Amino acid sequence: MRQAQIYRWQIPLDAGVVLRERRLKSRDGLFIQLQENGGEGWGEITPLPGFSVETLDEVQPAVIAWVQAWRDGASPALPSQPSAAFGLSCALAELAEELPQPADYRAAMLCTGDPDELFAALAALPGEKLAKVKVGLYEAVRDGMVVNLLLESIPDLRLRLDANRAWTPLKARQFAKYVAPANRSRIAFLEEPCQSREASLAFAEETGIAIAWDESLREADFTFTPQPGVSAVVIKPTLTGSLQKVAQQVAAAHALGLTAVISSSLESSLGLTQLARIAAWLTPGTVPGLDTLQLMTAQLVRRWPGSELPCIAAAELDALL
Ligand SMILES: O=C(O)CCC(=O)C1=CC=C[C@@H](O)[C@@H]1C(=O)O
Ligand SMILES: [Mg+2]
Repeated sequence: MRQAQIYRWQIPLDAGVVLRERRLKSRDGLFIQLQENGGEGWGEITPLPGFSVETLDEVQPAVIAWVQAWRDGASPALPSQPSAAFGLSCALAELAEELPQPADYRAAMLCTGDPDELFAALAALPGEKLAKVKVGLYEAVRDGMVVNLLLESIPDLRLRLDANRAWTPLKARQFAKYVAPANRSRIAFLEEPCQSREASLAFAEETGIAIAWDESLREADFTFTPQPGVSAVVIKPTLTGSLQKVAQQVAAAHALGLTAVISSSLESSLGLTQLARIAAWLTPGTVPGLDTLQLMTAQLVRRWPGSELPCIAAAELDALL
């Protein structure tokens, strides 16, 4: 006998979360709970405004129809919307015990705040010092100076940077000018420096700073081919699609010798713990980019180890079936 439930939820976000120049006040999503023969599987469906092509209100009817068909004994095809395909495939994988339990709860520390706070937090990081810094929000010259100062003053620090395509080639050059050549190899990668892929590749060649693809991965004309200067791809499963598609992208990246980084799309603690398991399974040894729980005001259903945020149980969420 199959049983299923869908929960709809909303978590207020910390005041300062700005995505693609708009303030995001809450994270809104669905949880799917599938049960069969004493087993259980959960999945999260949380389209990210400004990044996902679909909205939550658009996916909800497709998810309800899928879950009802599954509950009635069918094996419906996954919906085409990436967030729905991802969440439903996770629930099925958990139910079938195909999503291994071990998780990589290390997270590249995400820094958006002011440099003074950053220094203290980074210097205190235990173990491998790896952080992700957003660039492109202020002047490129200032970004270059901050990055250089961080690398100068913390000699065992490695940085992932993310410009979200904010720079013209001139601005990208201005940034690089302030990062001493000797420090550039400790930039593990800079995600999407320029508005076009060609400009980003030219930047990597000119500066010796390795780049990574994030937004590009989701463009129709993207293919996995060897490209000098590219060291990594950042895979956001909620924006990618089913777990099978995520696994295919990781395999394609690894076949080219690229680092594949599993990264958050601001999922709840439930989705983040599943991403930590996906990272431990598909990208062992690579620290995932999952340091986004700090932007939330609560955890949902499953706890992220070490987080002191309150955790809301499933019974307190709105059940849709
Ligand atoms: O990749 C990480 O380390 C954390 C996730 C992260 O940086 C992002 C998640 C979602 C939207 C963006 O603002 C940002 C990114 O662009 O990669
Ligand atoms: Mg990015």
